Amino acid sequence: MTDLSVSSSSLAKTLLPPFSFSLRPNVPKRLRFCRKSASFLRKPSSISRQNKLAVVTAIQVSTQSENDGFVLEDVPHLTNFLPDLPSYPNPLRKSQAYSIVKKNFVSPEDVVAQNVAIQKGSPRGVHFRRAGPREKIYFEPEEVRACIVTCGGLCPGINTVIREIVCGLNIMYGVHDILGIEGGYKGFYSKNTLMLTPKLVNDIHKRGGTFLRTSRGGHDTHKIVDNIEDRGINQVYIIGGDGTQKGASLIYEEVIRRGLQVAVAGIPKTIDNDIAVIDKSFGFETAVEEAQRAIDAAHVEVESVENGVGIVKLMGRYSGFIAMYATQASRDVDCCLIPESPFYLEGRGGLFEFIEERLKENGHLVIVVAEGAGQEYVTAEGHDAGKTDASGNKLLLDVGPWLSDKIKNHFTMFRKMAVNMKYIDPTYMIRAIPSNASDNIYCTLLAHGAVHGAMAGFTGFTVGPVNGRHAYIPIARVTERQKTVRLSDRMWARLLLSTNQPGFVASDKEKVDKEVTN
Ligand SMILES: Nc1ncnc2c1ncn2[C@@H]1O[C@H](COP(=O)(O)OP(=O)(O)OP(=O)(O)O)[C@@H](O)[C@H]1O
Ligand SMILES: O=P(O)(O)OC[C@H]1O[C@](O)(CO)[C@@H](O)[C@@H]1O
Ligand SMILES: [Mg+2]
Repeated sequence: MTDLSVSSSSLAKTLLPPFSFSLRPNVPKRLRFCRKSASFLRKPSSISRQNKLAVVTAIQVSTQSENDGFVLEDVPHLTNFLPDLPSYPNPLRKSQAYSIVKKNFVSPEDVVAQNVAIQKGSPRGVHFRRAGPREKIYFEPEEVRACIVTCGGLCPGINTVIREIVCGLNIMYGVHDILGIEGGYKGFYSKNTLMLTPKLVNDIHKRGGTFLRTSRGGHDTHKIVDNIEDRGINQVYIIGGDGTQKGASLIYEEVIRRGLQVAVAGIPKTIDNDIAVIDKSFGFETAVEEAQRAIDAAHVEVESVENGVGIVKLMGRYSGFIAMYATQASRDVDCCLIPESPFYLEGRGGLFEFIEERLKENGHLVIVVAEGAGQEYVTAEGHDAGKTDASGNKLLLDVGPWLSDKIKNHFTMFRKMAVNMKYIDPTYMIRAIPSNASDNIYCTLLAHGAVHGAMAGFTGFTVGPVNGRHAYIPIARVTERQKTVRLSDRMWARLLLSTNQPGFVASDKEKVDKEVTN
């Protein structure tokens, strides 16, 4: 399925899992209990050693780039590993809804550029396959047994994605067998599944949270893939953040290792908007909008009193996007503190000096602080650090109360000036709500993109918008690093212009210089 003639050299890394194709010698007993004829499984013995080598070679050959610098970072296709897989015409060609669309199907040549702003004469750069329905599909709809799982923290819109995967599979492709895995990755091996129908999920998008529930930790690749085999699942839709996508990648690799016809599709989810490559993650806009309510409340409170200092703590472990966008949208914020931009409290150009100036000028101020900001100070003061959650993520120390206390103490003790502190922590409120209209539409596109990709036989991919166009991105590309606010980007400059807060220059300059040279 390498229908584009050029490809990236980094593609080899993406397509070739770091293992040899050691397939299991026999179809395990438990597969006999699978609901259908197990056509989803090409018996391991049917892939000869020669074929395995052919697959490896074919993928390696496709990793050349051309003179114009065009690079395709492709996603794996089931036929890379199962060359004899039959294809079927896409049932959408008969759908009334689709037949009026001028160009029903995405052509194999359609790609999405990672960088749209390039210089004349410069290499064309990295591209990804465009998402959407293909003319041929590699699953017979009545043979599909799909499953959906949601992992990690909550985010507005998860239920819309679940709903639209179920409805997309059912209405567009006539798939009826869709299972919900409950409670995250561990639900694969510790819980019964839930049969999902369009009727059951019809109005779940109106609710926050995840209909399937979620968890952290509990990723056991072997147990999960055993379960996928046991249940005869052949399409796996995995909704989650960077940790979840790393887990999805391991599942994909294990599936290939076992020679199964199972498509693994990742749908990126994170309130922090920290997933690389994609434009933004779903639910982010809703969260920024909801954060406005907390900022407005803080502003109203501090405006009404003498020396009012409002602090609003927002989510953002390592990426300050929510804080940055919420600040920009509000215009009532005087200072925004994010993990990417270290700040300091005392001395010239420090936060205390700035607060004092603003209080003298306006009588009040509002600070937005991302949860990951200032961690080095809170830790340095001997607070309990180093704990992790069940997924291994570092548990952050609470910067909000720490900052409130610091400010209060400084002004009462050293400046003999009473400040009226109003601290608001809407952390969970901004992610537990249902998605807004625009996120709902975005979630629908993501879900449908994932469904089209899996039906078309792509696997080991994450779907998401790149410069406004939905694309299939190799999972490894979205997990190799976390997206963070670049202090050298104009968005941060706009924020500094609007708040007129200190740049905390000494500490920031080093970071910006590093970003620019990278
Ligand atoms: N490196 C990894 N390899 C395999 N599985 C992982 C890895 N990291 C995390 N996971 C699994 O993915 C699931 C979710 O991970 P995590 O709690 O880090 O949330 P996330 O997906 O990053 O979402 P968010 O950070 O937005 O809440 C957990 O079940 C965890 O066990
Ligand atoms: O308390 P929980 O559910 O583990 O989630 C908290 C974390 O989840 C996130 O929202 C990411 O999903 C982080 O911003 C936050 O630190
Ligand atoms: Mg994460």
